[in-house]
Amino acid sequence: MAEGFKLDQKHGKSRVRVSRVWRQPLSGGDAIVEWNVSVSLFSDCLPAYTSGDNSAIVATDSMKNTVYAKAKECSEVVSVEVFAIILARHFSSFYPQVSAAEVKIVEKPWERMVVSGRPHSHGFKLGSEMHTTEVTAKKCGALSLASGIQQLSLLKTTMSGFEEFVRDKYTLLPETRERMMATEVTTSWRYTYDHVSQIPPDPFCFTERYKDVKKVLEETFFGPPDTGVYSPSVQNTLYLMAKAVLNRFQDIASIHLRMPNLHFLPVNLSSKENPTMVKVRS
Ligand SMILES: O=c1[nH]c(=O)c2[nH]c(=O)[nH]c2[nH]1
Repeated sequence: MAEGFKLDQKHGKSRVRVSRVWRQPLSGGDAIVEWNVSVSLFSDCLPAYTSGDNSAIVATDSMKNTVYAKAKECSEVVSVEVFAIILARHFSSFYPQVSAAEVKIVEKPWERMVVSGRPHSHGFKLGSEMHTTEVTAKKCGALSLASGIQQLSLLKTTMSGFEEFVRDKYTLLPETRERMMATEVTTSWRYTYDHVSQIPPDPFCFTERYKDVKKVLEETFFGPPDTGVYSPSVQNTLYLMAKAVLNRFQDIASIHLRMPNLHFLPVNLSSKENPTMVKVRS
């Protein structure tokens, strides 16, 4: 409480771009990551707001420099989740007045190039969907850890329909059992670990889990390669995708999916003035 107001605050730095290269001549290739990092600190610094006293404020410029310094300190390749945990633990333990730190990272999808059928030792190209993570660490070691995918564009040319929805005076959409279905999936899943001591020692378990989850989501969206699977709505497909992930992975406590319907509406080109188009359609 301050001056009769109940105040709540956090402050931080977003969009810190950092890249790290690991030289790996022995294992046959350099590794590179490019991360866009956002940090928020929950700290005891209300006097900065109420009376201009900045003595407890961690400057956002220091947060940015810490991101660079911690990336440099990672002498071995780390996953985006492990780097977020390193940062969140650092900020919540290093400063006495910081009770919790929230770190969000979006990884740019640099993929190793294949040239003349062989993986290139130091060449990369940009892929499509992005790997994300969100970590909150409290001073006591309590943790919340989530991973996700952004901009995963999926499309199928058939095995989709939409019928028996609400029809009223505003409804123009015809019912159909034959349409294209396309969406851009944004998803985030929260792991069951709720203390830093529970994090598995395998440094690449989150990278593996990310690939596994993406595979389950895609397989559920498309169905088997030859036959596919019929979707009666985006809503039903979304639910089945979420259910498949939760049933498959015991270390995932919850999942959130956003799947806007990217419409491919057929155009009716037939008209009295253009009878040939009627023929074309038939
Ligand atoms: O699968 C769909 N769900 C909807 O809610 C909807 N609304 C719409 O116009 N087309 C579709 N398709």
